[in-house]
Amino acid sequence: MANVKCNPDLVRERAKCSFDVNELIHLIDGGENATKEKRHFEETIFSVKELQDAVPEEYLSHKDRYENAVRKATILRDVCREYMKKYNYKPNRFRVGHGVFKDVSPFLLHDGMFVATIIGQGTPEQQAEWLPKAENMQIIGTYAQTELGHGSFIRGLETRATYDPKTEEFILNNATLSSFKWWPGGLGSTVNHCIVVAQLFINGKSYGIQPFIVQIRDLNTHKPLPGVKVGEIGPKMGFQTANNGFLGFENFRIPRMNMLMKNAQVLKDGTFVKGMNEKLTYGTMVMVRVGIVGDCSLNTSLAATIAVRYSAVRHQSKIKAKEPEVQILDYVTQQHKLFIAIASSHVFRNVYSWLSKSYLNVMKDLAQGKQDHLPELHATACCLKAVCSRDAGSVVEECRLACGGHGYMTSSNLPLVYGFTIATVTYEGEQTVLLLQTARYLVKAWLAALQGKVLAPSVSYLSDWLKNDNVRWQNTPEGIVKGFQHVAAGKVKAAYDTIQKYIKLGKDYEDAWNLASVQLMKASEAHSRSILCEVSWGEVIRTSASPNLLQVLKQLAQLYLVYWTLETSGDFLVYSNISKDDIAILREKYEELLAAIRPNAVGLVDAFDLRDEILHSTLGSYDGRVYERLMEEALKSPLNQESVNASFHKYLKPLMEKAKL
Ligand SMILES: CC/C=C\C/C=C\C/C=C\C/C=C/C(=O)SCCNC(=O)CCNC(=O)[C@H](O)C(C)(C)COP(=O)(O)OP(=O)(O)OC[C@H]1O[C@@H](n2cnc3c(N)ncnc32)[C@H](O)[C@@H]1OP(=O)(O)O
Ligand SMILES: Cc1cc2nc3c(=O)[nH]c(=O)nc-3n(C[C@H](O)[C@H](O)[C@H](O)COP(=O)(O)OP(=O)(O)OC[C@H]3O[C@@H](n4cnc5c(N)ncnc54)[C@H](O)[C@@H]3O)c2cc1C
Repeated sequence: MANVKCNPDLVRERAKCSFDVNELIHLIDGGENATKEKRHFEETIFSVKELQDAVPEEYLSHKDRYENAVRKATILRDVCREYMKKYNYKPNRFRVGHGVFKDVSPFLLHDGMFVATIIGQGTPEQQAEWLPKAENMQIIGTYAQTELGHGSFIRGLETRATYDPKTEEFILNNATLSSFKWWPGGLGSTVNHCIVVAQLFINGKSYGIQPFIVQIRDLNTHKPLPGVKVGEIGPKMGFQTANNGFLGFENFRIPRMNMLMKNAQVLKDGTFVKGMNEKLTYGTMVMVRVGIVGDCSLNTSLAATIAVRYSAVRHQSKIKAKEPEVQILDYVTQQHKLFIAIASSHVFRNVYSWLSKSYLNVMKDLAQGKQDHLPELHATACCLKAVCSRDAGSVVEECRLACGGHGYMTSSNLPLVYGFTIATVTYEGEQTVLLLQTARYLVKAWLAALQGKVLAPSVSYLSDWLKNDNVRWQNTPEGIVKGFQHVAAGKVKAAYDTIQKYIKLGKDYEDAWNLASVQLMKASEAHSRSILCEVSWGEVIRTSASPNLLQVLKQLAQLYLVYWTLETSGDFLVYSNISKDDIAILREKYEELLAAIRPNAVGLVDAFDLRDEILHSTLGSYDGRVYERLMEEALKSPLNQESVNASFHKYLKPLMEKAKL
C-alpha cells in the first residue's frame, strides 16, 4: 500500500503518526506472523478475477444479485479449500467475505450455525455421519429456528416433530401459518439441509424444543422434497445476498437418528431421556452471541476507517476567517463523532477475546459434566451481545452521518455496513429480550449478595458495593471503572426494590417484573458497560507494547471510559459519589484526549489494515482519491451508458408537449 499515490492530506497525516502502525497491526492480528499470513491469504483471494464484480452489485436485479453471490461463494469456497490444503492455514472467511460480497454470503449460516450445531448438538456418531459432508459442502445447510409467529420466545415455537415408534421416525408438521419458519439465511434457494428446531411430541406429550437435521431438497435436482414448502422472504433493509427463507412441512418423515441427541435422546421405543440441562439445546446461540461481539469490532473498524480517511481529505468551512478551509477532521465535533468509533472497535476486540476465553472454559467444563459457570456465561454473553451490537449500530450510523451527503451514497459503502451491523441488534436474540435475560441473573445475584453469599466474578462488585457504597470518587481510569460498577449496582438495587414495591402492593412476581422492566433493562445495560470498561481497561494496561503505542492505546481506552461517563453523567450523579466539579474535570480530560488522538487518527485506522477491496468505499480508500472515485463510480450507472434515456421519448416529451396545448 505504501507505494500508492496518495492524497497529500493523507500523506501528511501518516507522517504525523506518533506510533508504529505495523506494531499495532501485529498486536491486533496476534503477532507479525499472523499479519503476514492474513495478508498473503487476502492477497490470494483478491487477486482472483472471478471474485471481482465488473458492475456494482446494486445495479443488478434481486435475482441476478443472488446468483452472482452464489457464484462467488462457490469460487471463494474452492479457493479457500485449496489454500487451506496448501498452507495449512485456517482463514478468516468472514473478513474477506465483506470484500467478496460487500454484504453477506448465502453460505453464512452454513458455516456459522449449521456446522456449529452439528458439532455442538450431535452425538459422535451423528457428527461422523454429517460433519464431513457439511464441511466439504456435499450438503449445504442452515439453522431454521425462528417462525413467522415466534422468534424471541423459543418455547412458543409451533413446528411439531411427532415421534412414530412403529417406523422409528419423526413426522414434521407446520399446521398453522404462524408456525412457518421465517428468516433462516440461505434457506430461500441455496440450502438442501437445515437444522430445524421443533417441539417434540411423543405419545401426545410435549418434551420441549429439540434440534433435528432435515434434508429439504433433492441433492440432484434441488427440487423441494415432497411435503416441503420452501421459498425466499424477499428484500430487506440489509442482508440482501443472505437469501433468507421460509419453510413449512406437511407430514414429512425423518429417521429417529436425525434428532441431534448430544443432550436429550429419544430411544427406539419412544422413551425420552432428559439431557444434563435442557438449556444446552440453546448452545449454538450462545456461541454466535459471543462471535457477534467480535463482529462488532470489525464492523466498527470498517466505518471508522472510511469516515476518518474521508474526514482527513475533505475540506469544508473555516475555523479562522482568514485561514483556508480546514480538514473536517479538525472540527472537534467531528473528532467527538469519530474517535469513539476507533476506541469502541478496540474495546469490542478486547472484550471479545475475554468472552471467548470464558466461553471455551465453560465448554471444557460442560464436557466434564460441570455446569456451574453456564448461567454466568449466558448472562454475560446476552448483555454484551445486546449492548455491543447496539453501540456498533449507533457508531456506524454516526460515522455515516459524519460523512455528510457523500455518506448517503451507496458507493461510500456506509449504508451497507450499517445494514449488516444493525441486523446484529435483532438476530441471535433481540436486544431487550437479551438484556432482560441478564437482568434475571442480576436480580438473583443481588438477592444472593443480600444473603451474604459469594458471587460469581462478573457480579462480585454487587457484594462490594453492598459492603461499602460510599467510596470516594476518583478521576482515574480505575476510579471510573469503580464508578460504572456503582451505577450498575445502584440500578440493580433500584430495579429489585421496585419489584418488591409492586409485590407489596399486591402484584404477583411476573407483573411486578414487567412493571419494573424498563429499570431492569437499564440495570442490565449498566452492568454491560461496567464489564466493557473494566475488561477493556484491564486488557490495555496488561498489553506489552512499545511506550509510544501503549500511550496511544491508553488514550483510546480512557477516551472510551470518559465518553461513556459523560454520556451517562446523570446516572453517575445519582448512583456514585461524583460531583459536578468532577464532571467538569472529565469534560476537560475528554477534550485533551480528543486533541491527543487527533494526530494519530489516520494511523489508527490504517492499523485496522482493511484493504480497499474489503472497504469497498469511494470515501475510505487508502489513497484518498475521494472525488475521483465518486465520479468513477457514478459513471458506472446504467443511466450514464446512454446519452438519452427512452423515458424521455415515452413520457417526458409527451408531457412537455401536452403542456404546450
Ligand atoms: C461470528 C458469528 C458467527 C457466525 C455468524 C453466523 C450467522 C450470523 C447471521 C445471522 C444468523 C442469525 C441467526 C438467528 O437469529 S437464530 C435464532 C436466534 N434466536 C434467538 O436468539 C432467540 C432468543 N430467545 C432465547 O434465547 C430464549 O427464548 C430466551 C433465552 C429469551 C428465553 O428462553 P426460555 O423462555 O426457554 O427461558 P426462560 O424461561 O426465560 O429462562 C429459563 C432459564 O434458562 C436460562 N437460559 C436461557 N437461555 C439459556 C442459555 N442459552 N444457556 C443457559 N441458560 C439459559 C435462563 O437464564 C433461565 O435461568 P433461571 O433464571 O435460572 O431460571
Ligand atoms: C437479518 C436477520 C437474520 C436472521 N437469521 C436467522 C436465521 O438464520 N435463523 C433463524 O432461526 N432466525 C433468524 N433471524 C430471526 C431472529 O433471530 C429473530 O428475528 C430475533 O430473535 C427476534 O425475534 P422476533 O423477530 O420474534 O422479535 P419479537 O420478539 O417479536 O420482538 C418484537 C418486539 O417485542 C419485544 N419483546 C418480545 N418479547 C419480549 C419480552 N419477553 N419482554 C420484553 N419485550 C419483548 C422486543 O423487545 C421487540 O421490541 C434473523 C433475523 C434477522 C433480522
